[in-house]
Amino acid sequence: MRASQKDFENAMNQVKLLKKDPGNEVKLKLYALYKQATEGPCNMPKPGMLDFINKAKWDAWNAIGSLPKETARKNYVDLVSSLSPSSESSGRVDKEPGSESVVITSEDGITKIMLNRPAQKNAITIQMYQEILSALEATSKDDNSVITVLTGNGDYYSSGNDLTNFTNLPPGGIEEVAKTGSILLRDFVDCFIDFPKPLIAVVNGPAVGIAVTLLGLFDAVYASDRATFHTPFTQLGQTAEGCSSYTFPKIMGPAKAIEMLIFGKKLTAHEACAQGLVTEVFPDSTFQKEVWARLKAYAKLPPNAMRISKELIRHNEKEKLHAVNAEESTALQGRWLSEECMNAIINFLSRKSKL
Ligand SMILES: CCCCCCCCCCC/C=C/C(=O)SCCNC(=O)CCNC(=O)[C@H](O)C(C)(C)COP(=O)(O)OP(=O)(O)OC[C@H]1O[C@@H](n2cnc3c(N)ncnc32)[C@H](O)[C@@H]1OP(=O)(O)O
Repeated sequence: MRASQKDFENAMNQVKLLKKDPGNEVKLKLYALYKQATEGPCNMPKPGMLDFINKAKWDAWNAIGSLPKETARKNYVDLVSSLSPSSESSGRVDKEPGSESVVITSEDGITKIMLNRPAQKNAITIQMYQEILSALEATSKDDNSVITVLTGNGDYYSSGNDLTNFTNLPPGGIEEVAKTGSILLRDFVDCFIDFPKPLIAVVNGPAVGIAVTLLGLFDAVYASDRATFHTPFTQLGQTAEGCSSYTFPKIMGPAKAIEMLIFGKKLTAHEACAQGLVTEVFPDSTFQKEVWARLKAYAKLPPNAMRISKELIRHNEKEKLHAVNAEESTALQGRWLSEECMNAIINFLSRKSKL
């Protein structure tokens, strides 16, 4: 059956009312069918390879080839109707509890900052960096908060920087993204350097990239024996951050730090513990129970004594750490503009059909 112009217009309106984000793949399909239905076969010049979003749109439209306008219109209407509110789960609220990407809770003197994108292995988006930073600033001033914990929901601790952070290009292009990314990175890591109270990582599963490097700035790192520690910076055309170019050689010696930070060697939890990056490893089956029992006991210790001891242990290093952070952030700004880095990100995103 044909779809009328009216059906097509209704479908366009329905798209705006969808409660649930249908995901990039469907959005690209909708875009392509809309363009084909209204303009016919793709008639735009191919965008440059760094213009990720427009290139993805162009690819989707171009892939439809010479599909007749009428068929594209019908396919668009059918696709929208398969996504329409009646086929969305009924009674769904706009924002389900616990649907935030970073969940912050406070109990028994413990502030828990939990990365909550389990389906994306807790990859960290730009918004998440900002939320974690704000949470750390708030909890540092909260007298009821004695210790602060960073952990992940699901099978991963975190797969590090969300590689799609590089794809939403503003008008200033990749140069602007690299500049703002470098400032964000510097502010984010500065906040860990300056955090005044005990900061604990509860590493519930594999950790990648910045999720690993930051561990050098934590006061204790408890890991499940399922956790692994991987910093594939060179493979991504990138360089070390999170002050790891300074903390890792200090913690584990230059030889082992180089294996991780330059050659991308992945460590098991027990290896990371032997190198001094992890404080203690627990069997996964008892990990949560044992670690949280211990943290509850620690949170009952006198907070001021803990804070002053931390200051005594850390203050001599702070200036150096800030300088290292500034250097690493500047180096990465340059790296993000390099062909090595672009190619690596394109490879990952095209493997996942996100381009
Ligand atoms: C210029 C912009 C600046 C922005 C802001 C800057 C702020 C500071 C930046 C600091 C620099 C940080 C550097 C790093 O952290 S480098 C490390 C980056 N991470 C990675 O390279 C890991 C990439 N992911 C993987 O290799 C695999 O996904 C992984 C081994 C983690 C898991 O593999 P598995 O096969 O088990 O699972 P999937 O690959 O199918 O993953 C499931 C879904 O999750 C998505 N995913 C996973 N990790 C990421 C990620 N890091 N970024 C984006 N998306 C990720 C994956 O695509 C799957 O999604 P779909 O189900 O939709 O396909």
